[in-house]
Amino acid sequence: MSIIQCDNLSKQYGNKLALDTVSLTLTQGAPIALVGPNGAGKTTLFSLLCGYIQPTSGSVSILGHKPGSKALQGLLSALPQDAALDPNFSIVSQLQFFAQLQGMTAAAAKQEALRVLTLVDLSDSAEAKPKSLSHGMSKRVSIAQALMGSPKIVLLDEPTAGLDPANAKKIRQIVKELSDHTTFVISSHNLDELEKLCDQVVYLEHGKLQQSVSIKANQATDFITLTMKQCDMDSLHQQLLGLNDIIEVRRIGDEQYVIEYQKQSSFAIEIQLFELFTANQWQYKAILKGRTLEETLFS
Ligand SMILES: Nc1ncnc2c1ncn2[C@@H]1O[C@H](COP(=O)(O)OP(=O)(O)OP(=O)(O)O)[C@@H](O)[C@H]1O
Repeated sequence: MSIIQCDNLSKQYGNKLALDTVSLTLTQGAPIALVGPNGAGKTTLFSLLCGYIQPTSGSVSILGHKPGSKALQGLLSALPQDAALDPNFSIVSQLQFFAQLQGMTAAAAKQEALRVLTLVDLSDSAEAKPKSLSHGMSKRVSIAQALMGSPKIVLLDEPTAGLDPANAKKIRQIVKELSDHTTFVISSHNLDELEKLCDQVVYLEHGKLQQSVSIKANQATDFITLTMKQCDMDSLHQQLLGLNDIIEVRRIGDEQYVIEYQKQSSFAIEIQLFELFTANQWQYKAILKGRTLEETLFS
């Protein structure tokens, strides 16, 4: 089911064209990644989806409604890149306030605030003031805020930027756990992270939609990323090309090959690889089924 539809969407700031005739359909389900270099237009797209700014031309429809419309209240929420908390009030009272703004009674809002704090593993800090929280904890509070009212769509703009690995992992876990009910759209520069979470990737560059790809696509071909520890790479290349059902072998850097093959031959290819290693006494460092998001987007 389509949840977000953009048609020829453009946004101009003065003479800067930040988003250039983007047409896009996003469907409900697994998290969706929004990727692109600095200044590509990701935040602009999020702001248009939230209704914070208006398009210069083109249109957006979210669950059949215009961004910012009352009908979307409680259905779509966002974690802005620069989300900040009021230093003067406890975490739970701020979240309670936002829940009341959504129309909940004081008691229901308190309960909802505590529910979302539990989701992000911060129930023990409910009464704390923002300044006593670490950066990672503050980020989780902001995510808790975005989860209030169990929205159908949550936009996360760089949710793990500047976080240590443990906090970043916690945020990935939250997204994974809630993905059955909520469709997350996540903007990030961390391709490894997006690869772990997302099925669909939208790639923007200079305001233009360059690619919208499924990284778990049900295609006829599949990939193995092979990282070698010790071997004759040129000889390996030749021998890989000689295996059955190989479509392409691409060398990446000093020690890696990406092998594309007919999907139905997956098991046979793996056996042949190990036979090759044994026959030549080559050692591998890693065999990854599939290929990295970086390879998918930039090869
Ligand atoms: N309010 C504004 N006024 C003028 N130009 C703006 C404004 N907001 C964004 N821009 C410009 O529009 C372009 C897209 O910016 P945007 O913030 O959407 O990119 P981004 O992909 O989110 O970048 P980053 O990865 O650095 O966050 C950039 O060139 C930026 O300088």
